[in-house]
Amino acid sequence: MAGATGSGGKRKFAGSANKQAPRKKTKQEKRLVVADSLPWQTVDIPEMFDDAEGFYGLEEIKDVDVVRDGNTVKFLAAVPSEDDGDSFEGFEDLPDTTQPSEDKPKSKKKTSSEPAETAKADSKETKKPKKVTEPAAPVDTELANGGFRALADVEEEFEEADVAEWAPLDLAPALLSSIARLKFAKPTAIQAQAIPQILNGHDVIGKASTGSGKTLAFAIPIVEKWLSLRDAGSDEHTGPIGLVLSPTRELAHQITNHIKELCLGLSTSPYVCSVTGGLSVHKQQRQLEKADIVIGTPGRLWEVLSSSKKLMQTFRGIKYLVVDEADRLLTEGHFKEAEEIIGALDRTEIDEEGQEQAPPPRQTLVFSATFNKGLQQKLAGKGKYDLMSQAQSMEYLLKKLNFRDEKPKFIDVNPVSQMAEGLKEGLVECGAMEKDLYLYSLILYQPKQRILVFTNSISSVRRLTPMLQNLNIPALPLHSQMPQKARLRSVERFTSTKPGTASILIATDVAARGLDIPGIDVVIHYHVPRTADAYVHRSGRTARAESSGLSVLLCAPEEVVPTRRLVAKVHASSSHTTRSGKSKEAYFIRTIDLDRHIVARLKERVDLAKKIADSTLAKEKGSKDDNWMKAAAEELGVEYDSDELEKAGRWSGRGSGRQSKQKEARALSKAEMAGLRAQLRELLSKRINAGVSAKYLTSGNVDIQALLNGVQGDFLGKVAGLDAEDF
Ligand SMILES: Nc1ncnc2c1ncn2[C@@H]1O[C@H](COP(=O)(O)OP(=O)(O)OP(=O)(O)O)[C@@H](O)[C@H]1O
Repeated sequence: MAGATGSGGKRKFAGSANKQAPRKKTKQEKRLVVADSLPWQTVDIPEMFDDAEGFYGLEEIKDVDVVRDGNTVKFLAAVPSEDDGDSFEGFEDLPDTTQPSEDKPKSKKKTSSEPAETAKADSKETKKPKKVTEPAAPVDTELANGGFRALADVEEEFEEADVAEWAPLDLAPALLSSIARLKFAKPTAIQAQAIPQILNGHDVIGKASTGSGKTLAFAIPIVEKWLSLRDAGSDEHTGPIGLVLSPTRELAHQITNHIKELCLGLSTSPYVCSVTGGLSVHKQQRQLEKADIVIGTPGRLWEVLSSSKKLMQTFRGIKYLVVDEADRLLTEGHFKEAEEIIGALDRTEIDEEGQEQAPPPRQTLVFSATFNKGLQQKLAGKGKYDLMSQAQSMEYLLKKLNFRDEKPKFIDVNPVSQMAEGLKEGLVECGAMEKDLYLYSLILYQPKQRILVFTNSISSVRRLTPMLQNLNIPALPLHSQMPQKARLRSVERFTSTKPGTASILIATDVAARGLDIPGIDVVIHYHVPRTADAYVHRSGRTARAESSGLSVLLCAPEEVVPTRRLVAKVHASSSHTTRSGKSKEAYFIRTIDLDRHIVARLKERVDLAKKIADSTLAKEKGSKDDNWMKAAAEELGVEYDSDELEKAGRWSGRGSGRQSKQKEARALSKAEMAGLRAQLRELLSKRINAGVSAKYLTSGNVDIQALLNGVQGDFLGKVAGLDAEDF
């Protein structure tokens, strides 16, 4: 078999097996292996082929069968079978396979950083979409060590992205190569519909369900534009071409990374930078001076832009203004700053000759998974709208956005449902005071999953995180009052666990919008979301990009009816009127019945964990209060801890009940705490038999099997991989 190394560096299959390689062992079987681990040997080719585009060398491999399975290419290599007693130590007849990659036979490979090749690759001459392969994978260390990768890994590695389905969008070949590297075989619905409109110069309002690829729907045309400007020879940097407004810092960073990933395969990339709180204004101003695409939260962006006239001036020349998660960005908190930014971008300036200079025209792109009904009707030209009575509303701001088109293109790719297709929804009913217990139980029922828990308050995040940690659950916090670094660290740690490992993030709605954390299996709403839109966005953190996921609401009995109503509202547009005029049945979210006997057996440990967490929190709070008390004592000239101070201070009146409770919790001595911890440890070391026959769940929209995975007939409690040392 022979392979040619392409521009990406990875060998592309080009033939079938040929000469037999000598074998060390006699008893052999063919197994799936990774192509880069095979003992490839350079084939001498005539010099005339040196300049052939995309053909940088030829290598051959012996005694390997290539099996095609649909689009997947698999390699079957002859290796000794396991039952011959010896472990396989690589292809000893060709010793270089066990060497580090530098020692492998060198092909006439050229890297993508070589200007001659990349310039060709970027050229517009070859407009045809190409099949692009992945860059060379590192040497398979597992194989070098005598092992084999799992079939799934092998398959994934050899999957090639055929980008033919992107052809109608007529993108630059360099951009297509980058898309192929991301392994995105075809555009998603919103991308297929929005990209041509944006490339044709229209303003676009795009609505598509969560996780459906809205980021690239606006990023691809912006990068395409940047490439065409570069190709047109405008080397001089006159300012950014695109500005993206994002409601949260995390989302801004994520969009930045997503666009950077898209640009990774380009020979020269646009300078993409984010502007969010947490970095010095000066540093960000310096970055902005050279930026091509800027992603920022309105507050910080306004702070940075308004302090530099020169910078503001360059931003007036942007060609694209993107408002991501528009409904949230424009209605919650950020409204004022977003308005200031847009106002400043649109301001008519007087130039040196005293002439009025309006900013050059720009396109406005607005995206979200949720837009209110009124807006949709307005865009469809129906209904009457009194803009001034809704001054703070989306409609008002859309007016402010100053669309270039009289009527921006409204693209709604899934008017029927806002929820991702692969999403299953369920509801767990429990006592209002039992939510902690049920949260813990739900987590135990899904021991190896990536779970995102939403609460409605920062204080709940502060309380639940240590409580779960006390129970050996690797919980991480995320809320807006955490320092920026800690926020990013939490997301990073939550994301970086291997698939099949427990990872739990306890967050406020700061994580509800746009965050694209791969592989979130379950979303738990510890508190019922306040609005239907919040439910859509929270639940949309799972079941992204065609994967599946589960969303579970924890409801106190009195919350069940309003929650059902809220969920039904989200699904309302999917219920339709039948021919006979009758409305189809409204959506009814199913109840998940956890086995209450099992849950009851977990109560003691949850109570203990809670007590320990409360005591620790109260101590932390106490030490802050103590500092305040000491300062107050000094000011009043009385003894710290005296009754006078108690009377003068915050310790009386409103809130004193809670404070005395905190004091009581604080009063737990070190010995008492140690005792509680020992007790909890003891309980955690015991497993609770979940039984095989017990019926935990009702059927319905919930993927029962997924919930029961790894639990049926198993034990709850001490969950492997959840021990404190693993965290
Ligand atoms: N054409 C494509 N094919 C496959 N996956 C894609 C494609 N485009 C984007 N993705 C992936 O889909 C995931 C979701 O994309 P993205 O974050 O843009 O969704 P979104 O629609 O903005 O979601 P939300 O409404 O929650 O913000 C990302 O991991 C992205 O890499």
